[in-house]
Amino acid sequence: MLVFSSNSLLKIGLPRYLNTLPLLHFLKVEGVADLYLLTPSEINSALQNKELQAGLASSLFYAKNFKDFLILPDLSISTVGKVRSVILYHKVPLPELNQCPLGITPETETSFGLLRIILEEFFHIKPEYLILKKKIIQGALKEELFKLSGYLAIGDEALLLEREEVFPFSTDLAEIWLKKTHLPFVFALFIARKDLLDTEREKLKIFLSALYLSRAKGLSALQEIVETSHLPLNKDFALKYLHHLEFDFSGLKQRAFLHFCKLLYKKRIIKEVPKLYFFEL
Ligand SMILES: C=C(O[C@@H]1C=C(C(=O)O)C=C[C@H]1O)C(=O)O
Repeated sequence: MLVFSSNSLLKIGLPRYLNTLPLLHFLKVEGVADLYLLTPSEINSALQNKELQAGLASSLFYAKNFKDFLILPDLSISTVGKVRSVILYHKVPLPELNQCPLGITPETETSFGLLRIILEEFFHIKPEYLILKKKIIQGALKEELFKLSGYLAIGDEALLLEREEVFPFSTDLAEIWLKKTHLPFVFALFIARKDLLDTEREKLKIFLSALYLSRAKGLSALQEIVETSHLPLNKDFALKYLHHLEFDFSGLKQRAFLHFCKLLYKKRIIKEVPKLYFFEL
């Protein structure tokens, strides 16, 4: 069970992955916010349950719940092409995955939606999806691995699994998305609960200006950030990974996100195409 403090500071959730370090490394928010490093799924459900007031949540979570949230301007986790940390690992080539069992990491919402769009809409493949209780790297049962034809990993697990060679094939979902749509892909958006803004608006503004500053500093110090990371990854690989990630929500990314939403709506994964509601600073 997650435990959140009961003080009057803003409670903010961020994915506990290497990819948020450029935002976090220089972030100073003492006296304004408590930061909780969680999985994206935990952030989504804590935002839904009002245990968190804001967080870097799955973009698909915003699409499903856009009436209750505001987007904090110009923040995201996105890529144009290869992301390296949202990977379908598989045992047979992609076209042979029809009706095969695919394990899904319990930590994702957006990437599972993207996987469905890619397999079902772009490749006309309909596998059997199994949302696992634990990610593979935490030691999901060996038999479970044996039974699966593929596994969708995100975040640090996806980066680490590349070295394990459990599956002979790997497909980078953001790379396929770019090939098929010529668009970037937006995995996460920084959102805040609308109903808490009456009381927390000023604190959120202070938090945001600290976040914009720490993003600017972080993006100019990626080498330093990579050196402080404890992940057992080759440092050059980690640097290349962070170089390729983008943390803004430009006009093109807004259109790309809405295009993703239209495809999600077509498959009835969401009930309506969301509006982009922004927090006004
Ligand atoms: C690119 C990534 O984006 C993540 C993917 C998410 C999802 O699939 O719901 C949510 C937040 C992001 O941290 C990643 O973490 O690897």
